Formats: sequence, structure tokens, C-alpha cells
Amino acid sequence: MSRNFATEIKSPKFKDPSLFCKSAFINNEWVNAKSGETYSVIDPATENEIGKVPEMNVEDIREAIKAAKSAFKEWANLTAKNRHDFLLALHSQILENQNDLATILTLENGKSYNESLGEIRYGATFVEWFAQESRRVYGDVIPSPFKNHKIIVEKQPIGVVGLITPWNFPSAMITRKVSAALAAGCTVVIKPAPETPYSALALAELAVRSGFPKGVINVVTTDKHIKEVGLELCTNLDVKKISFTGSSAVGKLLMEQSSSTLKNISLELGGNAPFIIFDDADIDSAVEGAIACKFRAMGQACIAANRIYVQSSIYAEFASRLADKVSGFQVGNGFDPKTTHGPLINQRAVNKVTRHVEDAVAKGAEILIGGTKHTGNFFYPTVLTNMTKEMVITSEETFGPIAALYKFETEDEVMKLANDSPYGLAGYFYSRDIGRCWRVANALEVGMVGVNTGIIHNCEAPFGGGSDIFINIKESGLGREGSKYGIDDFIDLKYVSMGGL
Ligand SMILES: NC(=O)c1ccc[n+]([C@@H]2O[C@H](COP(=O)([O-])OP(=O)(O)OC[C@H]3O[C@@H](n4cnc5c(N)ncnc54)[C@H](O)[C@@H]3O)[C@@H](O)[C@H]2O)c1
Ligand SMILES: O=CCCC(=O)O
Repeated sequence: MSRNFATEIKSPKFKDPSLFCKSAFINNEWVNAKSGETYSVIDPATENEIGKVPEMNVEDIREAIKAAKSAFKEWANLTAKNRHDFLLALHSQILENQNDLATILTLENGKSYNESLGEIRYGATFVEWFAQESRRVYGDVIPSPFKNHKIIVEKQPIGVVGLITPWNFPSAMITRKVSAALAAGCTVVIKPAPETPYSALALAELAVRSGFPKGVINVVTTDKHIKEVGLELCTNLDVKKISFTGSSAVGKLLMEQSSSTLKNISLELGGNAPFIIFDDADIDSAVEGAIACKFRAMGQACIAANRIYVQSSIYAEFASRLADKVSGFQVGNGFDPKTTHGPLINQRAVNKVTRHVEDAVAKGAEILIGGTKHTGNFFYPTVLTNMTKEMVITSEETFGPIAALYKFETEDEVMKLANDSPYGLAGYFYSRDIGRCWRVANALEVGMVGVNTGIIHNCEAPFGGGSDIFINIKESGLGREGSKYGIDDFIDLKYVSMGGL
């Protein structure tokens, strides 16, 4: 594994420095916190300050909600084609400015510049997709049981939506929500993660350039006041929906807080994905899939493989081929063109990953490669063998670059292990037996299944957590994002009973 942790590597110069916005965005105006307070945003690679943004509180978020409420009627009453045009303009802006957006993303999140570019393009696909979907929000005419009577179902936007997003995909997790909400006719107040506000603010600047009316999109930045600001979003009567992506613990809290106003809520939460390789699999392809699935964003992805189950007859070979591939990674500053994998987001993440490795090793796991931290927020991508279910990684989402390999003997055994988790976001397996493919895809208790692939994310497919065999929702969330289903999360049905015809 090559390493280059040089902190002196400079970020590329912005083509358009005005995209690096350092104020919050309310009612199409760049604003400071009413208190005048700011907080520092840190580059995870160098641990230097990138800049400051407003430290907003409840008073500020109320302003943003007020602006979104004032804008709602006009935005909702536009034609679908109008909203489509605004979103397509934003899509073009994102693509035109993708290099600067990727620079901002690498600065605040640390991922390699190429990965950042990939995220910006991925995020843009949602804007284009939902621009098109906005024109397909069809109602229904239902055959009536009465004469001279019609049953009509109309689809209406829910209203002002509070969007709370994480730092691991600071751009795409916003576009996936915002574009669906705006397409449906909702207006939004975005609270990005405190670690990564600049990607959100750059998108707001591009929305201005795309001509979005004032109040339709608002971005409120905060670090110290997250809890109060979150509570306000959940309890303010003018907010009609919360759409959240983040940990299951915070998702549960937001749901509880939202109950007093009976808010509609969508939750994209944590995962603990099983990744199974059966002995009839194409091993090369399974290794490629595991690399993509496990080490994307340094493992800081909700759909990352957390438990890799390998059938015993191919275990040793798979482990050694995987470790060999990992040895080719170049870990370092995301702006170094040679870097394939950047730092973790912060020391909390480094500590969690360290704890997981130490726990596994203490209970008998073996480190094939990596296993230790370096300076700052850097951690060596790791392959662990001899994993057992008593180890913490089995039950906790690691959210880091640890490939944990478990050995299994039979399909029955591995299905029990794979489903033995409160999470149900994604699951993957490799097999060339068609019967097994149907059987296992059906039996995995998750919302998304990768069969002979480690990559499942795209704007066309429904993203979200699933249920167990008894159809109890597991703890990975509620609702779906992306796809033809994603817009439904922002729509309310109105039934009109039309008599006397
Ligand atoms: N299912 C998905 O689509 C998806 C996508 C990305 C990340 N995730 C999950 O997110 C988690 C990692 O992200 P994280 O560590 O930033 O999660 P987190 O839950 O700590 O934070 C997510 C967001 O919630 C905010 N937040 C935290 N406490 C809050 C509160 N009391 N009130 C209101 N907002 C609050 C944070 O500021 C951030 O904006 C992982 O569990 C990962 O699996 C899920
Ligand atoms: O963290 C979750 C990843 C989200 C995605 O793959 O779209």
C-alpha cells in the first residue's frame, strides 16, 4: 500500500471562486447568523481550517422556515413543466461547475478528487431524473360505484420540507432529496452536516444562477445548535415533512420529535450489509465487487459491505486476492492525483475503526493487511480474517475501511447469519447458480440486493431500507429515494368525489 499523507498538497485553484460560499442561504440572500457567531470547517486531510460558516440557531431556522412557507404556494402552483425547466437548468449548472464542486467536496470531506467528481456527477443524475419525473406526477380516475359520479385522485405537494443530511456524500444526499421535493412542488430548508456545509452552499449558489425563486431553497448551517435546530424542524407547524439521512439513532429521535405535529417522515438510516461469496462464484469478479462495495468513500457509506461471508473452500484464496488488491491502494491527500483513498472524516471515526479492529484482534481475528491508524485522520485500509459473530463488527456498522471476512459452510447457515441484524438496508452475494440467485435474493431481509455486483446505487433504482420475513420494517429507514417511487415521499393524495354529473 503506498502512502502519501503530505499535508502540503494544494487544492486546485477554483475556476469560479464565488462557488465557495461562506454564508448561509435564506430567501435567496446570503446571510450570517443573527447572533453573528460562526464555526470553523476543517479539512480532514490536513486538519487545517478551510473557512468559517454561520453558527445558526433556532431563531435563524425559523426565518428559513418562514421563507420556505411564503414561497410554497407560488412554487406549488407552477406548472410541472416550469419546475422541470428550473431543475434542468440546475442540472446543467452542476455539470458545468463539476470541477469546482469536486474541489469543495474533497476539501471538506477528504475523499479523493476522482471520487468527488464521481459523486458530483452521481448527484446531478438525481436532478435530471426528478426534473423529468416532475412531469409524470399523474393522478387517477377510479371507476365509481355510483351513477353520474366520478372519483378523482389528485397528487399534491406536501408543503415545506426539512432536509437533514450527512457528511459522507455531502452533495449527492442533498440532490437526491432536494430534486424530488422540488419536483413534487415542495419548498425546502436544508440542514447539512456541520462537517460539510460548503457543498450544500455551492448548490444553493447554482440554484440562484438557475433562476429559482426566493424561498424555494434555503440552507441553514449549524454545529453547536444541531439539537435545537433539529427539534425546531420537527415541531414547527409550518414544516410538513422531515426527510433525514444519517444514523439510526438520530433517525429514531427525529421520528419521536416529529410525532407531536404528526409530521410525515422519511428516513434513510444505517446499514450493516452482508456480502456473501458462494463457492460457485467468479472469484475475480467477487473481489472487484467487494473492493468497490467495501472501500468506496473509505467504507463510510451506508450500503458498504460490513460483514463479508466467504464459503470455506474458497476462503483462503478470496482473502489473499482481496488483500493483494488492497495493497495496491494509494492512501493520501485527496488532491494528490495518485491518491485512490483519502482520510476518514475525523478522529471520532478513526477511534471507532480502531476500536473495531482491536476488539476483533483481541477475540482472535488476524490482520492480513492494514489494521492501524497513521497520522491525523488517516487509517490504513484493512483486511481481517477469522472473524466470528462475537466480535463487535458483526453487530455494529463500522463505517470505515475494514473488510471483515467470516467463513461459512452452507447456504442455510449463511442466510441465518446474514439476516441476523436489526439493519436491513443492502445485501450482496456472488453465485453463478441461477436457482440460488433467486432464492438468496428473495431471502435477504434488506431493501436493496446486489447479485454478482457490489455497486447498486443509481438514480433509476429505489434506494432505501427493507423489512424482515414478518414484514416488520428493520432499522434502516422508511420510504424510498431516487427512482419513479422517490417523488411519492413528497406527495399527498387528495380524493375528489364528484357527484351530480
Ligand atoms: N440510508 C442512507 O441512504 C444513508 C446514506 C448516508 C449515510 N447514512 C447513515 O448515516 C450515518 C453516518 O452519518 P452521520 O454520522 O453524519 O450520522 P448522524 O445521524 O450523526 O448525522 C446525520 C445528520 O443528522 C444531523 N443530526 C445529528 N443529531 C441531530 C439531532 N439531534 N437533530 C437533528 N439533526 C441531527 C447531523 O448534523 C447530520 O446533518 C451512518 O449510520 C450511515 O449509514 C445512511
Ligand atoms: O451512505 C450511503 C451511500 C448513499 C448512496 O450510495 O447513494
